[in-house]
Amino acid sequence: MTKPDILQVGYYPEWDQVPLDAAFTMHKYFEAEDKAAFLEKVGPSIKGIATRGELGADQAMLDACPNLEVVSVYGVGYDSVDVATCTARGIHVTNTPDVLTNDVADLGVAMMLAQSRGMIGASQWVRDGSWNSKGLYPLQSRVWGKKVGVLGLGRIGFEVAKRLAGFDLEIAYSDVSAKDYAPDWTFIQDPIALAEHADFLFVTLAASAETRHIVNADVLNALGPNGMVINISRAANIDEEALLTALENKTLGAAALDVFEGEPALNPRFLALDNVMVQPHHASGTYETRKAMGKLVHDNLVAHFANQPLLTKVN
Ligand SMILES: O=CC(=O)O
Repeated sequence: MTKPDILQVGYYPEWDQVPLDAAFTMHKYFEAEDKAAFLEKVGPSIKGIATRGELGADQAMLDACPNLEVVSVYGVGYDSVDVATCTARGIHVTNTPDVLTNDVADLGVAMMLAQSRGMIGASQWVRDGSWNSKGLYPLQSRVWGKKVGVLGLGRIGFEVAKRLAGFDLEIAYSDVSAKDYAPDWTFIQDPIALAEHADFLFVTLAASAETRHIVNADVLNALGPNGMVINISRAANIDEEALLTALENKTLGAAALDVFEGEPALNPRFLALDNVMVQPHHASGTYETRKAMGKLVHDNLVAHFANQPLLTKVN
């Protein structure tokens, strides 16, 4: 039996690549020098796209694949896939939810703790001999007992809040409606009111046209000079220009960010700031989770071409 032709948009580790190569004919878009010519050549044969959350599948790619049946996304976020076009053309879209939830929550909480307690600077203080030459490391800000606002109490937001309840933080959240699975936490729907209430604002929303720049200058201003914003969702959920200005002017205390506009080429203004922690979009980046994500990408494609139900479908 001939193997279905799949357009592979980005790199996968060997443990994912081997089973994909065994089941499908993989066409490596990311290795092509002339991407438009490559798409023109292989596009008509393509039945599936295997992509990553941040790479997606743009309009030109979808247009170049007239026989496309399924897009399998390695990632929970599928905002870079044109789902409306896919749905209109009867193309299935799958993603990798659940398997990454706990790791993403872990990294968010770790970023918040590390930034609050100045741990990266403190490590440098030891390494560069400042401990010996200058003495005590500057005092930092307490975490426990403060207030956290979780913007988006979905799977990841819930796990963040659950973890922070263990640090004796007071939990409040915003979402489209109050959640019956969060009876002990305070519902504050308006993002500005939530930020005003909170010391730490976690951004854990799935990105969409509706959530674009939901964290704007007013929200950052409400969080204030002692507040911290932590983003483990998508850069587009925050107005990055307003964020940079607030951090530069110290009208916002600090930020801990795993995602950036135009990543991996982030705005160099971030690098000049000492009140921001920057991370390379790796909240799901553990061996265990990435293997589970790769397996879901593969298993969804296999299910589709075996006419079985998709495991984790988006549309
Ligand atoms: O950003 C990562 C993901 O969407 O899984």
